[in-house]
Amino acid sequence: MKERSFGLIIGISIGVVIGGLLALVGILCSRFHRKRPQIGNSSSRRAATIPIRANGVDTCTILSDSSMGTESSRTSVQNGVPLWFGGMKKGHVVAASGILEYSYKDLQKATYNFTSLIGQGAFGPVYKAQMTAGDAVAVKVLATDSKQGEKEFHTEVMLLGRLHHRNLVNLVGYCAEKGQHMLIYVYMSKGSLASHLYSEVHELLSWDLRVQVALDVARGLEYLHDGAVPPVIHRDIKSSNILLDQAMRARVADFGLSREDMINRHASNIQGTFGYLDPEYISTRTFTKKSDVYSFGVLLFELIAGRNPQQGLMEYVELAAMNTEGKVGWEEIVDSRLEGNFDEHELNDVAALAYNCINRSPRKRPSMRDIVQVLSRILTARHNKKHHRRESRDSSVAADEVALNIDQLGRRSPMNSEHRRVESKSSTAESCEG
Ligand SMILES: Nc1ncnc2c1ncn2[C@@H]1O[C@H](COP(=O)(O)OP(=O)(O)OP(=O)(O)O)[C@@H](O)[C@H]1O
Repeated sequence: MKERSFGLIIGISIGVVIGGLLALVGILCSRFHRKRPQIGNSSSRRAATIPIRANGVDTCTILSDSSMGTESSRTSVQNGVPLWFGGMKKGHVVAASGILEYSYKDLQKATYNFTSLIGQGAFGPVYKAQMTAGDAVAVKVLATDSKQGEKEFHTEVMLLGRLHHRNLVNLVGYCAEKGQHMLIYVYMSKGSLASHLYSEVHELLSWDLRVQVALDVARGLEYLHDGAVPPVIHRDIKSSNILLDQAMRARVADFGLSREDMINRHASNIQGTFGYLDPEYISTRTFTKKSDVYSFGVLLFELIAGRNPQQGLMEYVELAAMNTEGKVGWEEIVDSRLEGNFDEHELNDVAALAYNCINRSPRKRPSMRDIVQVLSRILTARHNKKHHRRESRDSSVAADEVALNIDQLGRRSPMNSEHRRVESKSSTAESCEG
């Protein structure tokens, strides 16, 4: 009897301990879940639910977010483009990619009630927003009446949510409230390349910087073509879609016309910007990576000549190519505002590359990977040359300094002056002897 009651007490004690432990685990779990949505130091910013296309097929892979649960019934896929605010397919939940959902109220406050306009694109105005957390962001408000903008919105959120590269203007968030769709990007404080090339407000872009910009853009595009899975074709490479950060490093912006290349390969209407469009695309209506390469070639000529492609740049290039045979002698098209401040070899190499990019036959155009290699080599050669020049300058300065020191030593040292006196005496003697 005594043994039985002892066993009972042990059993009850073990039960109480296990129960207590389970309760503790339960409390910890619920706390952890409550904390997770507070990403970004703002009560109104929530971890986003971004659907992404998996492997280019028409299945949606939706990112999970507890805050989106009520909208899960609005699942929708249109033309292979999943609507992010559409549903969540249970069992296809992927971790959030760091894209945040911003509240309309916060953005309204951060843009001074949408008065801090920095630009106007085809799909709506762009505002600068100073977030309380510290960073400035650019808020692109899609025009509500724009059907294309709507599609653009879903495509951009879907694509940019998983595309991250230091030479891309990365999407950091979105807002979908009050019938408005907004895309939130990192803020590029130095504005667009177009503004630097054509506006009087900015200082002239030096040749060195132009080549660096070309390499930055090439790297961004190389990532889209060869790094992203599935590959992404930009479709609208132009100087107003290249933005510069505080350190004047360039990033590719505006994936408005980007499509995963499996979607919509044969669009019925022409998309892109006049002056940059691949003639092959215009005739076949098929956009390929090589169409981006063509537009990039135009952009390179734009950097060289400081001329707008919509104002006869390519006619100018073709005329010059008659004399240069596409290889050397491109000096005549260089931006005259550079006043000869460029390296001729670099210029001819960049222009020859640009000329290859705009070859009528897409097959003969280089890939973005080839382009990155050529531009990297140009910049490495420049760097080596500068380094070499600095070294030889330093060694000649050092030689001068040694000579000066010897000279000064000579003047100051009493031994030496004695020696000189002796020398001069002997030379006098010599001369007397003579
Ligand atoms: N992330 C950003 N940081 C700073 N400024 C930006 C940013 N995004 C856009 N802008 C500015 O807003 C302007 C409009 O940009 P947007 O991408 O909407 O249109 P666009 O590229 O000029 O024209 P389109 O819509 O025809 O391609 C740009 O010229 C640029 O100066």
